[in-house]
Amino acid sequence: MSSTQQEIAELAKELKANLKQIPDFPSPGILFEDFLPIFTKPDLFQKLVNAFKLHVGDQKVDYVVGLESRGFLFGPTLALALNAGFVPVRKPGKLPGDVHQVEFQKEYGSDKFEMQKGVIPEGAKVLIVDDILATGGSAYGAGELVKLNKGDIVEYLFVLELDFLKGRDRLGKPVFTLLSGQPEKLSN
Ligand SMILES: O=P(O)(O)OC[C@H]1O[C@H](OP(=O)(O)OP(=O)(O)O)[C@H](O)[C@@H]1O
Ligand SMILES: Nc1ncnc2[nH]cnc12
Ligand SMILES: [Mg+2]
Repeated sequence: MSSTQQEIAELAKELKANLKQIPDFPSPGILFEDFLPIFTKPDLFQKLVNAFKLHVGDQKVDYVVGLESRGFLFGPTLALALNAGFVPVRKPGKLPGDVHQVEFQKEYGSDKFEMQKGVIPEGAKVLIVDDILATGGSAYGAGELVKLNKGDIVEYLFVLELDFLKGRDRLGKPVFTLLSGQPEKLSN
């Protein structure tokens, strides 16, 4: 393990200790991973951003794309730390002007996301960030929007991953998860 990886692992350990798990929210059988406690303490929020920044290292990043809603909680701060722009992916009907829209499949049913047309210059290097990678539907949708704007996806970054849903298999680009997630579905 490199010294950078070791530093990230130490930050991750402290951050992980501050997560909360809520069983059966929002529905039975779901173990909800609440990462909001990280934002209640500035030193933890700073560590979250530092850990991602260390991981990104000297890779060129022009834009951080964050997914509504929870990807908005740290996406802009990470963008600032990387001296990159921030671009939101929003739920339908929220963005003014011409938009690209995609429909994508989640665990149960489909959903839609939008991004403003032309907001990312062709060939720009893009990081896509969100709190959780579950089925990968949301991240896949965001990736399609970046491609419609002809951006170049460098990597997907998440705080947590629900490994058993294998969302990363849908993304076709490198995926980094800061904190280890749930290896198995909650059984009850
Ligand atoms: O990998 P997936 O199966 O797509 O699931 C992950 C997404 O689900 C949650 O968002 P949610 O749509 O619940 O809304 P929120 O961010 O507005 O709370 C989470 O914040 C991720 O964005
Ligand atoms: N288990 C979970 N906890 C928090 N957010 C989620 N989004 C999808 N699955 C989730
Ligand atoms: Mg979300």
